[in-house]
Amino acid sequence: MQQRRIAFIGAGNMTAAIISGLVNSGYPSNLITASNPSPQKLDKLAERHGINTTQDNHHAVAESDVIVLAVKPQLMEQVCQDLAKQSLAGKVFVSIAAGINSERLLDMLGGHYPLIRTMPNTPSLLSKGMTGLFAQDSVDESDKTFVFDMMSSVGEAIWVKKESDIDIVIATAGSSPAYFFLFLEAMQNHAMALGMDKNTSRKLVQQAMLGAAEMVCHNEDLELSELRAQVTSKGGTTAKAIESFQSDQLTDLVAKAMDAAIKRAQQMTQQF
Ligand SMILES: NC(=O)C1=CN([C@@H]2O[C@H](COP(=O)(O)OP(=O)(O)OC[C@H]3O[C@@H](n4cnc5c(N)ncnc54)[C@H](OP(=O)(O)O)[C@@H]3O)[C@@H](O)[C@H]2O)C=CC1
Ligand SMILES: O=C(O)[C@@H]1CCC=N1
Repeated sequence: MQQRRIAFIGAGNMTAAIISGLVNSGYPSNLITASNPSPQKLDKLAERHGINTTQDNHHAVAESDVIVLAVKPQLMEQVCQDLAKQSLAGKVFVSIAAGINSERLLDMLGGHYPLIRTMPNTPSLLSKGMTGLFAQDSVDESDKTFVFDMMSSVGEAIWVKKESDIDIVIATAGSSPAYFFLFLEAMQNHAMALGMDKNTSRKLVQQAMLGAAEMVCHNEDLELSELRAQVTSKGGTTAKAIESFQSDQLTDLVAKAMDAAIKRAQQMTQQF
């Protein structure tokens, strides 16, 4: 991986995940700076990874080549407009924020800088992340390669062809860990309602999920419907459960929820 000086503006969960992935994969910690208003998260990152920290975004940017915008979407405008008070010439920007498109981000930054949008997810914390990336045609291949490699340090990464596809990445991978957690919560709660204790029901759902996820990843040549069919014995218990999901339109429910996430991402570009 190329070695460039990276500044993270905002030292929250996603920044911690990416820094951890970078350092664990051998990236020099002295090339990484994190900036955050409160010191606690910075102290933890400095202690754990030996990176540089500051509470001054301008300082972080001045010292770096690649600037990762990692604040919440509602703070992005304020943070970028403040950064725009200093010279940003020659910097490459990376956004991990949901729902703010490139045009809007460049408008906030007040110039046409190389910008790559990325959409990671929280499993990045365990180096099991999934990141979608989009760059406009004007972005250099070497900048794209650098950012792709950075996000690959916390899991899998994939380019999407058009910017609107980032919203599909949000609905499919960025937000989806929460859908799976909700599904597991519902299963755990029902197992408990049926009389199972909390720890046993948690163990059952988490290990079943892990095993199912591993089966999906180890059988990429098999359709998901085939994996499902392998569990579903004719006239058996699974068939009854699946029939119940289907008669309650699970597929439509999932599509509706993903559409709601996409719609919110589209609104956020207008709102923030
Ligand atoms: N969480 C997720 O699953 C995913 C999140 N994202 C995106 O990642 C971005 C960050 O999310 P996440 O890491 O979860 O959020 P966090 O709230 O964990 O992190 C945001 C950080 O920004 C800091 N911050 C606030 N104001 C400023 C400022 N003026 N300058 C610099 N830093 C500031 C906050 O500091 P303090 O707490 O001290 O106020 C906080 O540490 C968001 O835009 C989100 O859309 C993308 C994919 C997945
Ligand atoms: O909920 C959100 O807006 C962010 C983006 C994807 C996951 N969390």
